[in-house]
Amino acid sequence: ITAEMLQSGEWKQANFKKYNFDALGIPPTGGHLHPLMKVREELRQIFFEMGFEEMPTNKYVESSFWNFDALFQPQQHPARDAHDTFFLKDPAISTQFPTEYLERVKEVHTNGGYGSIGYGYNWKIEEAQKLLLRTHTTAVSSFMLYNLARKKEFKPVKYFSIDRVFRNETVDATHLAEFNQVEGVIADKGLTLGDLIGFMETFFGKMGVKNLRFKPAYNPYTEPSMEIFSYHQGLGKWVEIGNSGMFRPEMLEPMGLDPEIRVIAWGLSLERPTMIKYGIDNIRELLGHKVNL
Ligand SMILES: COC[C@@H]1[C@H](c2ccc(C#Cc3ccccc3)cc2)[C@@H]2CN(C(=O)Nc3ccc(OC4CC4)cc3)C[C@@H](O)[C@@H](O)CN12
Repeated sequence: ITAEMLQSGEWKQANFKKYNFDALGIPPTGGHLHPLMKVREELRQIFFEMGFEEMPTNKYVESSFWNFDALFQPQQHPARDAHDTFFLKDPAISTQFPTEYLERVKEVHTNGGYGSIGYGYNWKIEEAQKLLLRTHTTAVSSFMLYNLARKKEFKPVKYFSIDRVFRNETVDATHLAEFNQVEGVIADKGLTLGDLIGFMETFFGKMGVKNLRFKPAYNPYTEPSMEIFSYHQGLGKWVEIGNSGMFRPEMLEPMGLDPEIRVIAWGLSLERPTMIKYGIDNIRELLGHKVNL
């Protein structure tokens, strides 16, 4: 039957075969996991088989206190500016913080302590109270380490998280205002930078990423810090695959952790490995259907 037949009325003379109501429909294509979720599952399995416990990251809104101050990130640091961070309007602040711990954080920023000279600026609680969309999952790591310090007996821990973080970035082909951060944290007595390097070899080795190179870097909350690189055969170039370091005493000791306890940590994104693995060159393809305008 055609549109012409309908228009001309010719369809009335035509004879059609009986409609076969038993005909099977076209089988619908099955659903499929989103590439990011596939890579997230792979990474979760790697962490689980290495004895890591998943951190509770189901809270996108954080206070500046846990996202920055607890990490010894100074209040005038550019990353804390509204052009890099999404601050909330309503509610704008939180006022629930552990009082003694907050005082020790204020002290270490202002006057130092634990062998540090601090930053020597006038730390303001109003700055720490500001609510924001977490800029890194390290905000959750700091909360977990604070809780670890309050346990009666210290035992070594291995925590990980894979979840969304938000940065007020200019959006382009490889950057969005949010991404999924992957973070690993290991706390134990006597850990060294060598342990961190060795662990990176094993962890990334399980992702099929070999012969790593480490480059000195800076993070406000880790000293020393290292960017991690690997030579990617496919792309024929060195690819930055993550960042890492040892959390500073100015972050750990105000929490009440014993000075012998060392915490090594590292992070990467979910988007980068997924884009490389699935040959996606525009990050927008990862987020919903491409709108062909
Ligand atoms: C605003 O950008 C941040 C994001 C994201 C990132 C960077 C740092 C951390 C961190 C951390 C950290 C450090 C110390 C202590 C605790 C956490 C987390 C995510 C990736 C981190 N990066 C990144 O994922 N690169 C990457 C990772 C895996 C990979 O696998 C492929 C199969 C071979 C390929 C590439 C490095 C770069 O892509 C970088 O340009 C972009 N980075």
